[in-house]
Amino acid sequence: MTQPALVAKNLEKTYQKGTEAEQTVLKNLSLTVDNGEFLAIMGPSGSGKSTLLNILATLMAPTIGEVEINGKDILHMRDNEMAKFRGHDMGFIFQNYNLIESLSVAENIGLPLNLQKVAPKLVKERVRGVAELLNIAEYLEKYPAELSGGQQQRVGAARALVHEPALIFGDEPTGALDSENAREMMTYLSKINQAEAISILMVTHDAFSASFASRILFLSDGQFVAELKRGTQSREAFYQQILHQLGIFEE
Ligand SMILES: Nc1ncnc2c1ncn2[C@@H]1O[C@H](COP(=O)(O)OP(=O)(O)OP(=O)(O)O)[C@@H](O)[C@H]1O
Repeated sequence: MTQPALVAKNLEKTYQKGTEAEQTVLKNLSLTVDNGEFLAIMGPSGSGKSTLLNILATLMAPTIGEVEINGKDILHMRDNEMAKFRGHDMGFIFQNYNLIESLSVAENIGLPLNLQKVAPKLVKERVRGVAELLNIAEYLEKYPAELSGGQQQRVGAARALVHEPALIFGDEPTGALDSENAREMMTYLSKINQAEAISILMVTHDAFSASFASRILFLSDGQFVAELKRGTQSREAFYQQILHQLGIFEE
């Protein structure tokens, strides 16, 4: 059996510990992302989604708990080892895609490879390949300010994919997109998940985006309260199942 892409055990996160404002946001939370899996975490505003994602994506430490990515204990890695691991093995797609305005689209996408000192010819090839996959090859010489929001988000996604990470983290990856661009972005994510067996972990409050995943965990008040698996059903049927589940929470 291949090892899981990510294993988190007994996570707890308390903000402002020891003060009057102390708040425990994640409570004894465990999860596994299987290799090649597309997992979505859904939950209402304030349920702890971003906190969980930031911990799993190594951007924040939990108060208690363990996180392993590709079998490596990420909470006890040295900073330089961590930076290298992040640069090689992980990709990040966030709602604000943080493109660098003074760099062209091609330079923005190639950034992770240039930081790894990959040969320029190879950078060019990889940038073109991923830009074609995301339908943005015609904008490679343009600058971020010249693109629409949806195009910019695809550039952000291309940058997250260009170094062929084993695991991609998404925080509301369709948050800034209209429904047509959201559909395209999710279609691309499922494509790379299936074609390149890249594992994806995404948090979202959007049922449509979540319906592209193979499994959904529902977070409420810092704990998982339900799980849905897509199985062999169509995406449309899965979408209806998710809406039904969200309706149950509201009753
Ligand atoms: N840095 C912080 N310091 C203190 N409290 C925080 C901090 N970040 C988040 N919180 C609190 O933790 C709780 C969970 O926040 P979090 O952003 O993880 O939820 P979320 O489910 O991602 O919400 P949303 O969908 O609105 O982004 C909220 O009550 C929030 O106010």
